[in-house]
Amino acid sequence: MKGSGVVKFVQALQQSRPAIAVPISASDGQSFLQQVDLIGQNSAVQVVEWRVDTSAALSDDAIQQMAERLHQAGKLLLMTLRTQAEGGAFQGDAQAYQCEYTRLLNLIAPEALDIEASVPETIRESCVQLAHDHQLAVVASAHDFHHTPSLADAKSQLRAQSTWADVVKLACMPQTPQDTLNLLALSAWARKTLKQPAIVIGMGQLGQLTRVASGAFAPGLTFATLGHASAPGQLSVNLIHELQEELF
Ligand SMILES: O=C1C[C@@](O)(C(=O)O)C[C@@H](O)[C@@H]1O
Repeated sequence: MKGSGVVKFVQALQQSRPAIAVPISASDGQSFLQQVDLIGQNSAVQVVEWRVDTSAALSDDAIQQMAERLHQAGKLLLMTLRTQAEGGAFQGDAQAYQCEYTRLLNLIAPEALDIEASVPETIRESCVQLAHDHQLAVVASAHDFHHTPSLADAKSQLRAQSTWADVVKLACMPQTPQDTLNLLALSAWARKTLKQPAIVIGMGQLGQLTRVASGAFAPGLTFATLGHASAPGQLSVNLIHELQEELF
């Protein structure tokens, strides 16, 4: 049974414009609070990706209070524990990955949970069950900071993710203009073919077109910055919002 978090999150990613998401990370409590306030005041931001792999310095009370502020500001929360293998700071094993999500879920009460496709299948299934028990949307994610797969391989990857997730995501690094065109084609294919929203991202400068793509090529969501970037090539919220206002 799909609950309210799933429906709200999936619907936000099924609009004609990509939803704008800002990733937040915390080196210390004060800078985190500043980011939370900045995001709360920005009406262009619909989704906050809370990178919990960076939240170790925050107390449970601080986490709960800041999550409450973001909920009150009407933002949808995507909770992401990014592992080192996929460009994040989390160093624990698969068991610890599941435990950390179980612990933080009650503090943050997000609408969606990012689950890496590379997590071992039994742990992945438990995390999906955990998310759905709490009525959260599952975002299947995969990253490659060095390459972009062929279009055929990328389609297979998203199709495989679509068997267990509510939203599918692939972020990779284009090495040639053709790689970027393949990612745009992948977004267009996913829009037509998959029942779930797809987030397709080209990182680095060469991939920036995928972050501002619209119409038939639009991803369900685009990650943008309010200050600190969490991945190469991210553009500012203001720039993306202005382009959306002008073009779409
Ligand atoms: O998966 C992604 C996409 C991303 O890597 C990007 O390139 O914008 C940023 C990450 O924070 C997020 O988890």
